[in-house]
Amino acid sequence: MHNHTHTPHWDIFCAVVDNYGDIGVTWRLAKQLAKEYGLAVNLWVDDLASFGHILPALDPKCPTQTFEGVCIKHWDLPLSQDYQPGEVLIEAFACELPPEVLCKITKAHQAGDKVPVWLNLEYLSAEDWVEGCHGLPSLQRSGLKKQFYFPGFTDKTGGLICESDLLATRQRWQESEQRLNYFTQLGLSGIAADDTVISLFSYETASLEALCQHWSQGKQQVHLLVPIGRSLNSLATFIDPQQDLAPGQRFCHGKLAIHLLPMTDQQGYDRLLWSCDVNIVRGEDSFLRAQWAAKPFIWHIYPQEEDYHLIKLEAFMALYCHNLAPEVADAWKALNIGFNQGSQEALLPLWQQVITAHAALTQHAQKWPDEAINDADLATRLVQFVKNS
Ligand SMILES: Cc1cn([C@H]2C[C@H](O)[C@@H](COP(=O)(O)OP(=O)(O)O[C@H]3O[C@@H](C)[C@H](O)[C@@H](O)[C@H]3O)O2)c(=O)[nH]c1=O
Repeated sequence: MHNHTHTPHWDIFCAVVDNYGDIGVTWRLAKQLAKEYGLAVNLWVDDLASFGHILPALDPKCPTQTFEGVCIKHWDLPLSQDYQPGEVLIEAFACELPPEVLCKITKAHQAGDKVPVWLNLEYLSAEDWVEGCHGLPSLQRSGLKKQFYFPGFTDKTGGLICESDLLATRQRWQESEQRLNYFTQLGLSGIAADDTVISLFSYETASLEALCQHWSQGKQQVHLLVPIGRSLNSLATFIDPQQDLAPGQRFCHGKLAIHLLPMTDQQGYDRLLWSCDVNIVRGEDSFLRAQWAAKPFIWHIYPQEEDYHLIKLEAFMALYCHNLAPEVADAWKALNIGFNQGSQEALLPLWQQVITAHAALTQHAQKWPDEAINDADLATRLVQFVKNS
């Protein structure tokens, strides 16, 4: 068996469907594999402009560039950069690999050369069936084997992305009370230590309008920190959609101040989550980072056909709440369901209950990460999975 095309690097292919989740997840994973496992990782991305929103230092015109030890390559059509089969080949979220790549690994297979461990990294779900599907092979017509890698919350799944020093770093940050400094660094002003600060990174929902009305008429000063994006489409009553919006702008309505933020890199976004009293997050990656932030949160799940996302939401909430006091759990669950269904007035008493239970929810949120990670994080399990393949 000759092996000359085989170099021990990993390739991750990511097609940006919409939004930032696909690139967000693969970028986190690539960074961690490079940093903690010393792996040579190529991250192939078809849309560098979108990637630039969460990695502002990226040059969208540059075909190959390295950040945090990861070689980022533009995945164009036809593929203009050479692909050499490495140790592992990951197609993220069932993206279709470029024909040039399939051709190379098929030829290697036919020649009897070693081929990469080929994995389809799937979306995260807390549903029960995930355990049964994690690791299943999918035999290709070419005779090659591809395997499903399912992230998840139990020890029989592929785990959750969490860098080895993340929870300790987050804890130190929160203990040293850096949040007001951080808000200043982000260009925000007028936030006092006792004010309620909420971050908002969601899709469109009518619930936001009702919540903002409620906050504007309340007794407590509320600051809503909004990285510029889709949430603003649901805030038209509070922010005139016709005007030019820019980071740093502030819109005050009674007791509510809405602050516009720039999108930052992932580390900056993590810090934002660590610094707020409540985080409204969405999709897959910000949802997980809100859990690592150990603060109460609302999850705006990515909408799917026939409301399938509500089943995923229920599955996660059942897991998250299993040892939370029932009255707190019920209010928190109902708030999440209502927010995802676009409820308005019905949401307000639930918000009040959740805020009243803020201390209990925070205590729960602090314990949750260890429980969720179980025996090991995703990168650790993935490296082991590859060793066993
Ligand atoms: C607001 C903000 C986000 N981010 C990052 C955090 C995350 O990595 C990323 C956002 O990704 P998500 O939270 O997953 O939400 P999203 O809505 O952007 O992505 C979605 O894409 C769909 C195609 C998937 O099917 C969904 O499951 C979901 O992943 O953006 C920053 O780095 N800086 C910022 O300022």
